Amino acid sequence: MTKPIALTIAGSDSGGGAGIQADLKTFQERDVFGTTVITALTAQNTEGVHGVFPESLQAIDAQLEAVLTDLRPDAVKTGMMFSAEIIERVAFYLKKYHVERIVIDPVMIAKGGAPLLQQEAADALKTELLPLAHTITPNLPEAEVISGLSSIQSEDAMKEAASLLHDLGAAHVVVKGGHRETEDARDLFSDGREITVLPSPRIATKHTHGTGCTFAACIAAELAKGETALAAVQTAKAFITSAITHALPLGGGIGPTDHSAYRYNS
Ligand SMILES: Nc1ncnc2c1ncn2[C@@H]1O[C@H](COP(=O)(O)OP(=O)(O)O)[C@@H](O)[C@H]1O
Ligand SMILES: Cc1ncc(COP(=O)(O)OP(=O)(O)O)c(N)n1
Repeated sequence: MTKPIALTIAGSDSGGGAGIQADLKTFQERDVFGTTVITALTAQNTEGVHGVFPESLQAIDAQLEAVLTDLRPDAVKTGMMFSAEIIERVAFYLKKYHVERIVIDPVMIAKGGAPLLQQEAADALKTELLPLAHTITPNLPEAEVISGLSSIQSEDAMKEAASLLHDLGAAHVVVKGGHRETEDARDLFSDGREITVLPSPRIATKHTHGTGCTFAACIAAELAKGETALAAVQTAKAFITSAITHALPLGGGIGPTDHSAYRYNS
């Protein structure tokens, strides 16, 4: 017996709801073998980010070289990158080892407002990482920064953002609608030719810590198994909707979603 391998290149969330921890839980649930490259440690809980400690470039190089030369990933997910230097190292290794099926969650700011990407690194994300993307999954504020559109609120603006991100080099784009104030929480998927709506009801809960990480990790897991881009994002949408529906009111702030909910409820 063997298993597809999915690699996450992201930050560690000591609170367990986002980052590397959310990604590994998602990989396990989706039955792929997870490997990791940790870009930064965060001291974080449901109430917020208490500290950010980026890894040295030496440690990041060593982790990338170790996993990419032995446990070749069938898909990769990137999350918190923190700095332009880290983005450049990650892009260098992904190209050096001709890695395919890269899902980029362009993490910029945690829900509580803490920056997880230095402001000056947004350009590197756009020029170095985005062109490698099989799929990029920005939320609305991230889509605004990357596309240069000043305000993305309507579905038409989401479509325009998807088209601009596609022009910048991402093969597939999911513009997530989680941050809208609409009755539903639909996302838009674009393959550069067609737009597909990923529908879901908007669940009335404050416990949405790590939703973006979990969604992108699930896309990577499905791509690792050989699913098409559309099938992967549709499964990820069902997975995250179930995880939010059964979100866990743990801690005193924004609690995590339940990664095992999809298994028990579908
Ligand atoms: N309250 C909610 N109800 C249903 N789906 C949601 C809700 N909040 C976010 N989502 C979904 O969770 C996924 C992650 O989106 P989002 O929370 O916007 O990402 P991020 O964590 O990057 O800000 C998307 O599919 C989005 O539509
Ligand atoms: C270490 C780490 N990485 C990413 C995030 C952001 O995760 P996200 O899924 O966007 O969830 P919120 O922070 O917005 O709830 C994070 N917090 N920590």
